[in-house]
Amino acid sequence: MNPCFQKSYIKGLESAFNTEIDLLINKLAGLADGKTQVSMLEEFNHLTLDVIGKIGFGMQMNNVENRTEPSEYTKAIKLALGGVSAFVRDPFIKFKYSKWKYLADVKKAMRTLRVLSKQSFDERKKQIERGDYTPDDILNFLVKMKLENPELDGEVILDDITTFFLAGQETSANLLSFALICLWQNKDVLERLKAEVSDVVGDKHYISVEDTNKMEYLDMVIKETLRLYPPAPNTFRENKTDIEIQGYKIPAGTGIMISTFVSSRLEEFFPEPLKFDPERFNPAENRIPSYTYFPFTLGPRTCIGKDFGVIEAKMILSKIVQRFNFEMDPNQSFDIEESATLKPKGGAFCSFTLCDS
Ligand code: HEM
Repeated sequence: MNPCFQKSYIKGLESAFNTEIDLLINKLAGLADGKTQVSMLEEFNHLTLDVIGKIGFGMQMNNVENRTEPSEYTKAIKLALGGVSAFVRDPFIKFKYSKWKYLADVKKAMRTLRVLSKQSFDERKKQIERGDYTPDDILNFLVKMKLENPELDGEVILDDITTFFLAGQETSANLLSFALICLWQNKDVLERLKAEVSDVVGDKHYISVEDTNKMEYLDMVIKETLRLYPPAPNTFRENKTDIEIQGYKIPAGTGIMISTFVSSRLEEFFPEPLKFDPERFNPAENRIPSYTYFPFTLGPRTCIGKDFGVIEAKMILSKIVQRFNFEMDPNQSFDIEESATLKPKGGAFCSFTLCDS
């Protein structure tokens, strides 16, 4: 799948990114009366689902524009992600009678995701076989792979499609919500970011991948947000051979949880670890010790959508600070909620005004 996720390929998608993101920007402009409280966690969830649906799979989901109620797909993704978390936390869950109804709902959600994924897959297959024009997206790649290798297991491919939705939507929405909170709590950082965005793009509404590459401070802000609030805080590995770490013997075949959340808050590597300080990631200083910070993990199973997610977040955040001033609802909780991913507990409620009003 790597070709679909290379920066050069993502660059070709920048116009589609702009179109989808502008739907949210226009919606916020309509609500920018300085009073209306908007749950940005919810809005970012809608947007990132629309983006991965449209850009990855050619599905027009219209969550940002039309929904008062979450779509069937959105609800199913939420339940499925909750199910992942429930299974990880409680290995005995399936033996608990009180959880059976919930587990049945999670299974139903997984079936819904697979049915919808299969519909998209079959539709695209027909289009390719007829020789119709089809976008060069993730779905095209998967369908062509199956057509060229009929022996591949179609069920696994459906799992892959579902994985992309689960892995690529909420993580990005949570990152963006935490970033807004951090910016609001650190007005000096926000001002510096606004100045950078203004220098690079001025009033231009179309933001290119190249523009985001020029925004060095934005990159530092995103990295620092991911340090304090990694949406995917833990990952698991199994060691193939016996190992010993600082006197602890870990036999082969042990399930090991590795946490970027813990590691990135250790004082020995990150002085004043709870301080939001994008300067830590100033490329001129190179202050981050290797293997202490890994919000996308490291190695061959690192997040395949890392560039996709970061470019998406940069475009969305730069468009928001370019167009709006915002205030967060100070009465909401700024705690972290952990349910498979880390997200802001209070939903990141904000009110907006237009910058030029
Ligand atoms: C801020 C956004 C994101 C964060 C923080 C994030 C983080 C992660 C992490 C920590 C993993 C686990 C890797 C491991 O187990 O070592 C992962 C895996 C994965 N991510 Fe992301 N991700 C993000 C966005 C995305 C996006 C936008 C996509 C797709 C468009 C995506 C697709 C995937 C897939 C398919 C995997 C599984 C890779 C594998 O098992 O080989 N992610 N992600």
